[in-house]
Amino acid sequence: MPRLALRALKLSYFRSHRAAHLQLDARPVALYGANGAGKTNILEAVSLLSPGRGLRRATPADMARAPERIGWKVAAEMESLVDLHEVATSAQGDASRLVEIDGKPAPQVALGRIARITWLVPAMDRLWTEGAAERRRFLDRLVLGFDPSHAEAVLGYEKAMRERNRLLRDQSRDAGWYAALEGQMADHGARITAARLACLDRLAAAQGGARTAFPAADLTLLDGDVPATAPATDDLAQALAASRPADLRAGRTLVGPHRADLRAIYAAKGIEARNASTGEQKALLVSLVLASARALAEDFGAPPILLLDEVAAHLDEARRAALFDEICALGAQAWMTGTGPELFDALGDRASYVEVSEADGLSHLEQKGMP
Ligand SMILES: Nc1ncnc2c1ncn2[C@@H]1O[C@H](COP(=O)(O)OP(=O)(O)OP(=O)(O)O)[C@@H](O)[C@H]1O
Repeated sequence: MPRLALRALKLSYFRSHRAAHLQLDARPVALYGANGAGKTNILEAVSLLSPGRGLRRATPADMARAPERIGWKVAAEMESLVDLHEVATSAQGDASRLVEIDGKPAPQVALGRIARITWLVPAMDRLWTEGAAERRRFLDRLVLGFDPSHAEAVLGYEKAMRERNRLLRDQSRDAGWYAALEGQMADHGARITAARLACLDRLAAAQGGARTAFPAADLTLLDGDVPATAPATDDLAQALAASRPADLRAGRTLVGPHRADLRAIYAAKGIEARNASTGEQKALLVSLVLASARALAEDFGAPPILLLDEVAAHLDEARRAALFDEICALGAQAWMTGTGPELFDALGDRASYVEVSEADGLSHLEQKGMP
């Protein structure tokens, strides 16, 4: 069966890990150990094998191990469908992180073509009650699974918007310059909205039903207070041009997909996700991530690598067992963390296990029962 999985992972001077090495098969990986042992740091390292800032959205400098603070590196052997790739990412000081694929420098977005990586972290527990920016990021991460070029569209859009916002702050009246930037924003922006809407369609089709024990959410992409529709590039360019006077007063761009929001209704109860219980909200997120994994398995040929930080402990026993069963049925390499091995009892030998411990400021990994 074609699959996506890390077959080896090596960290040097990354966060609490001075030198860590894991040799893996394609099974899920259960990491357990005390608080602060360095489990999330490992998930963060894996998340950096996809485009973007990783699951903590930290700066490269923050990831450099203290006290040494020298350059860090994350290297992996990535099984990607029928190929095996050497991928690595590293950074020195404040410089942005570099990527190498099969020994050659590559742009970050190229990572998206080799590996699809999706995550759930405790910070997302407040996703439905926080600001729209978090929900957009969550959605864009799911979109990226279906469409790696989404990263380029988002970066391109943001770059043009930053330029346009600079003109607005400077109170520039250079109509030609505005029009050029608005043209770029409209090109990227129309693609961004279309990709987000397509992703929501795929998620709607892959949620709920007999395949899952997790609740379904009715999802809507919002543009302000109204459901977003896929805009024509010209319409978006015109809307941006029309917004110039108001944008000049505000000193920033007031229309466009950077203001989109994601609305979720907890379908079984017909309530807004933000009004569901903490456990229900968590289950909704798990449901969306599993739905995206199922849809992606059909589109791409393999489910994404899943990083599920402290998810197991927050689910009741029945849901936890259901999560493990669904991950295994999908064939996804899910990296899961928890404070003790008993959280993963229901997984049995369907996963590989790593005990993470910390002593004298050094994290230590011990693989259990590996091939
Ligand atoms: N740049 C760094 N250099 C050295 N140590 C770091 C750095 N950044 C974070 N740490 C340390 O890493 C540890 C946190 O690791 P991590 O978040 O992976 O823990 P965890 O095992 O997931 O714990 P928990 O169960 O509490 O979530 C902390 O002890 C923190 O001090």
